[in-house]
Amino acid sequence: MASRAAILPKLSIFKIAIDGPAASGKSTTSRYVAHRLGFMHIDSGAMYRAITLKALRQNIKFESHNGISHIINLAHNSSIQFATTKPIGSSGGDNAPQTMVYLDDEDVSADIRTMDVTRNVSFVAAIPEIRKVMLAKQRGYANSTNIDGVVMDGRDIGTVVLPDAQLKIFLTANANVRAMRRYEQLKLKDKKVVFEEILRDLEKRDKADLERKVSPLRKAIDAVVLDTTTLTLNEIVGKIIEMTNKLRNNAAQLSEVNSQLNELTKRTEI
Ligand SMILES: Nc1ncnc2c1ncn2[C@@H]1O[C@H](COP(=O)(O)OP(=O)(O)O)[C@@H](O)[C@H]1O
Ligand SMILES: Nc1ccn([C@@H]2O[C@H](COP(=O)(O)OP(=O)(O)O)[C@@H](O)[C@H]2O)c(=O)n1
Repeated sequence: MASRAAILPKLSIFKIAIDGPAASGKSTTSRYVAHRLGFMHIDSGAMYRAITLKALRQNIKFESHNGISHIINLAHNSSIQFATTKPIGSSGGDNAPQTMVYLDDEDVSADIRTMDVTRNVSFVAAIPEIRKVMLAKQRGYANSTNIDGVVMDGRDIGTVVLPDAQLKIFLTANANVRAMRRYEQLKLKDKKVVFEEILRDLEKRDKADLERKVSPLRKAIDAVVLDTTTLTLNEIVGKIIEMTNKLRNNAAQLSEVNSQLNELTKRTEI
């Protein structure tokens, strides 16, 4: 039998905010959740990475006053788009759904993950004007009229970007476990990666993200905390889908009760 949510008219865009520290599983979880629900996935960290990549390619001196104005200018004049690819069949290859990132129409999905970008991105993300530009873009994607729902992941999604999200998740995991996952992920592309370096960089970036003045990494007061140290990806995705379905069903029931009440009021008025 079709669920109530499926047969009732479309309600407002359902927004899921997923925040957490580096390598806690945000983007992988978001991709699967978005794929299973038919929602759009926006990886907000990829946007800061894309601007950082563009600045590095132009050899901008990051910490100088001119450098910062230059980066802000880049952010104002850049197009960042996302596209989701369907999973490849289960035999062979990575069958996870992918979110591709386009910077000025160029596919930069791989280039934004280099160590160079990773080491500089938190500096760029702490510039208030850059955050303002990204905030406008992020809210623009989330309010696109042709989507049923959006899963957006980052550091300040539940607190600042989408404070009205119907579901907020805060993913955590032990730092060693997170660094090991990132190490395994990077080792597939570059055999020379060193675990200790990854752990050090990850802790440094978490500290910068937690301590910056504008939109620091914070758990929203109404976010559900999920610790991925011991939960598998499937378990995490399953929990989020279950919570979403419950909330959507409740919203659909509420909307049905409201329309019945409206109908009754109209008849009483006649
Ligand atoms: N619950 C989990 N258990 C085990 N590995 C996970 C889990 N969630 C994510 N991963 C793996 O950890 C790595 C980092 O995840 P990622 O989604 O890139 O994190 P983030 O977006 O938070 O930086 C990836 O290789 C991913 O497949
Ligand atoms: N909403 C967000 C998302 C990312 N960021 C910044 O962008 C960086 C890269 O984000 P990311 O999600 O790609 O990082 P990982 O968790 O994948 O390592 C973070 O370390 C933050 O400095 C942010 O400030 N706000």
